Amino acid sequence: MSSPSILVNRDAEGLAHAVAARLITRLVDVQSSGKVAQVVLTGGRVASAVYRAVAESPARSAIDWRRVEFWWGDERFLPDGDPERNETQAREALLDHVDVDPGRVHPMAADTGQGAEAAAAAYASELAKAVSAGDRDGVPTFDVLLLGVGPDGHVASLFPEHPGLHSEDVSSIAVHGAPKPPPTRISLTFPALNRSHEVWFVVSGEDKAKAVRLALSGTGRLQIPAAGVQGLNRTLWLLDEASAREIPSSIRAPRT
Ligand SMILES: O=C(O)[C@H](O)[C@@H](O)[C@H](O)[C@H](O)COP(=O)(O)O
Repeated sequence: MSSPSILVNRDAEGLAHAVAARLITRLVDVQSSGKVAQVVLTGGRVASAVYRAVAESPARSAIDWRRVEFWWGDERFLPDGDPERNETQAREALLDHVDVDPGRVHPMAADTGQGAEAAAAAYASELAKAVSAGDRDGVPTFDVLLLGVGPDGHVASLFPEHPGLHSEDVSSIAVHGAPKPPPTRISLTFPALNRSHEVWFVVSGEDKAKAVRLALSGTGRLQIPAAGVQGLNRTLWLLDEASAREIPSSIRAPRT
């Protein structure tokens, strides 16, 4: 397992455009081998800025969007179409603006009264159906998995000291009592999050600086869930100056 690479951009806008350019290039590279690209989206303000930057980029036309499989790392368990759902935000920022194959877009279920546990189980089944030879932990091997990081070090909807951190035998769980609203969510588990060739933490803002430092300095994953996820081949911390401010200069690459 390689050590993480840390790349620092001047500010939030520069970070969003740099990650968008990197994502476009990554998808083109994966597709150039004839593969359908497997991408795991995340929610939050920084991720949405990246999706918007992808949608605005002229280079987006280099991607065959019908050969990209979209998954989510977590979802806010709200009614379909709720503006706070990660799916809603990703569609508004990107998916509604490119020619995706609807059959390859896999949102986590909305709250239709079935309960979060049933929704989580349904997602685990959908992931399992997409598994092929060589895949593990009930999920396809992803090509890039995006993660925002909370000020408390949460990723997806895995929050510090929460029971879901111990789920090892399922790919997707219901989360209750999340400290970040809404309280009920669906999330991939650590085993599932750790099944991507590349994991990209995309983090902006001074309020994340402590979590970034702790995640990169050996803190345990129960206290800082971001410390519990890494790529099979590559782990990137894509930061801005504000979120990188507490990282020792000895481990920072020069600003991109
Ligand atoms: O449902 C969510 O909110 C996200 O999946 C969550 O994990 C998010 O990525 C982080 O909280 C960072 O969010 P910001 O980028 O908005 O700070």
